[in-house]
Amino acid sequence: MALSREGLIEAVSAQMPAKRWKHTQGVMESAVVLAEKYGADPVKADIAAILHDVAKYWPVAEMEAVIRDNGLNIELLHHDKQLWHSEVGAFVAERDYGVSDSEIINAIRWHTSGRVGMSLLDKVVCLADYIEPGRDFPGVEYIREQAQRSLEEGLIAGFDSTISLLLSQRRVIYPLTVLSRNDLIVQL
Ligand SMILES: Nc1ncnc2c1ncn2[C@@H]1O[C@H](COP(=O)(O)OP(=O)(O)O)[C@@H](O)[C@H]1O
Repeated sequence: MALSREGLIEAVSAQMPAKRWKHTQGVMESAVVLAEKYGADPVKADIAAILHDVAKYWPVAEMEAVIRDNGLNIELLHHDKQLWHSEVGAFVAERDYGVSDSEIINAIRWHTSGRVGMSLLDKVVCLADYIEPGRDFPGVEYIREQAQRSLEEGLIAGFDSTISLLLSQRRVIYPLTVLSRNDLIVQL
C-alpha cells in the first residue's frame, strides 16, 4: 500500500546517513522549483526526489541480487556500481513503498544515467540532483546558470561535467549518458 508523504520521508530518511538525507532534502527543494518553472508536476517531482537515493546505501550484493532476480537491467552490472542504486531504487519504490505512478518510477530509474527521450519529470529530478543547494563540486555554478536557461541546457552542462570527470579519471563511461547528452543537444 502507498505510504503518505510523511511516511515516505520517515522510511527513506532512516535508510541513509544524515548527510545524504540533507542532500535528498535539497533535491526535493530544487525539484519542486524546477517543476514549477518548467511546467512539470511539483507533487510528483517531490515524491520522486524523496525516493531517488533510497537504495544508495544498500549493500552491493543486495543490489546485484535485486537486479538479477527481478529481470532488471543486467547490463548495469558491467558498469560502475554507483549506477545501480537508481535501477534498484525505482524497483523498491514500487515494491516496498507502493509507488504506482510510472512517471515517478521512471524519474527515479533514470536520475543518474539519463536516457534517450527523457520525460519532463526525468529531466527535473536529474537536474535537481546536480544543482541542489548543498552541491559544491567544481562547475556547479555553471550548471545552475544553464538550468535557468532551460532544462536541456542545464542537463547538457550536468552530463558534460560527469563525462569530463570520468574522462579525466580514465574511467569507463556508461554509454547511455553520452546518448542522453546527444539526445538533449538535438532537442535544443
Ligand atoms: N555515465 C556514467 N558512467 C559511469 N559512471 C557514472 C556515470 N554517471 C554517474 N556515474 C558515477 O556515479 C556517481 C554517482 O552519481 P549520482 O548518483 O548522480 O551522484 P551522487 O552520488 O553525488 O548523488 C558519479 O559520481 C560517478 O562516479
